[in-house]
Amino acid sequence: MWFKNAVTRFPQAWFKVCNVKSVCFRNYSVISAVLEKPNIGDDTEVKGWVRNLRVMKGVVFADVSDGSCAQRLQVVIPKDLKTDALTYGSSVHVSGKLSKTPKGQVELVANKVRVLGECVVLDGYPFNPRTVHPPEYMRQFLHLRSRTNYISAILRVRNSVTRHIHDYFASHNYIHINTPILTSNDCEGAGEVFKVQPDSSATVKAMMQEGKDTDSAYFGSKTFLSVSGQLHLEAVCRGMGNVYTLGPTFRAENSRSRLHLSEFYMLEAEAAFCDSLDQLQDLIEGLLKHVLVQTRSSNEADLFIIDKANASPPLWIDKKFITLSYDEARNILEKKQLNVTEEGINKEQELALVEYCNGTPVFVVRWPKNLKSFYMKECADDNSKVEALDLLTPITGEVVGGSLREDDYEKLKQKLPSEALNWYLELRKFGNIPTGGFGLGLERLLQVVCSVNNIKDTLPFPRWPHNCDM
Ligand SMILES: NC(=O)C[C@H](N)C(=O)O
Repeated sequence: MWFKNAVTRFPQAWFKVCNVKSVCFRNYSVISAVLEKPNIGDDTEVKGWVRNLRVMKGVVFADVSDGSCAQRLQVVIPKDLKTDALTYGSSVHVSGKLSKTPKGQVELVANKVRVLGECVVLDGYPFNPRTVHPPEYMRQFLHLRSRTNYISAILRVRNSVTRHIHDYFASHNYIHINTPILTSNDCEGAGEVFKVQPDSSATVKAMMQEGKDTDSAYFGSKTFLSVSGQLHLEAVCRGMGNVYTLGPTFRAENSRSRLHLSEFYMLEAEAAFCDSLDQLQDLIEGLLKHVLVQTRSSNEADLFIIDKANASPPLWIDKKFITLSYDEARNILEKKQLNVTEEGINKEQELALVEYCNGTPVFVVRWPKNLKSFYMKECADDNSKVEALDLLTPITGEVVGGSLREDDYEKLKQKLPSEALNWYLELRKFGNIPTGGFGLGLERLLQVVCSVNNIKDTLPFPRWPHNCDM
């Protein structure tokens, strides 16, 4: 009773009663914390995996990693504590005293070592500390590859990039929402969707026996895995202002390229009261620079493990991104004998444009209407063009696509691809506002931030055609 009253009458009392810091869940220390603030001389316990083992005369040095940071903790193990089970790859619980080497390196001098899980290397463990394993090799062992330096470093950067994205949008007054994964619209209308239907419900079975179309059996309409949350974002944007989402999206593209995934995470933002591409461009440029700068300070050692060239930031970090109209871009490419077809600018041409801009990211704006989606706003001075943008960067080419949205009810009605989207049209009827937004592929952003050539290495379990076995 006292507790309830105190909490309602004096909300601050809540913090006293529930002092989170005083709750200890662990009986061991995380290596990142040990190395960040080493209390030399303290009794310390760590748990992790042996990533390297050097057997000397009277002593064994084990480099132990627990995944919390790029650095490993050197553990000094007196020979009499070394057992046969203590090998490369085994998991261990070490107790000892924190100390410093003559060169100032923090190390743990063990007085107790317990092997938690053996690792019989000869039994088919695919990694060893003396070989630099190429990413293609590691990709054959998706279930084990987070034990490698390369992949674990990328996954830590991914974790930080996600955090920096959320910080950026919070500081720009955007509200994070979740858009549905199951949806009856295919947003881009490109037809590259995964259809969803129940596997074995009695209704479906009965329908199949009767030879009926089962696509709509569960929801009553055809249902897909989302290719974009944009249309839903637009709906909420017209009730709550600036919104964004960061979630999984799915495209059934038949591509195994180094830039495509069947399932990827897309950051999508919708800016309220936005009536010029400049506003969107500023938001996007600010986001990329924020993520890059913050990640370089939060994950310097990880970035270096991924690629030594990451030791210095890309030159574009201090430059204003370049803007070219689609027509200007096409002329530049044609002068380089790279003729643009009716299909638009291809990957080779995207990368050629970035090269033309000396590696500075480049916005290509004002696209031909026929190359872009129905929801994009026509340019006021040229109705063959739409207010759309693509941002091209080194390594990936296109990393962001966005546009101002058609806000004219009649024009949108004419372009609406299906009656099922009448709800989307109706957004323009009640208290409509101009909005614009963009979608950024998280994995492509990671390729740019980390200098990773193949997108399949930027997430733990990539999906691509014929590769969804686990
Ligand atoms: N939200 C966006 O503007 C992203 C766009 N619909 C796309 O899928 O590329």
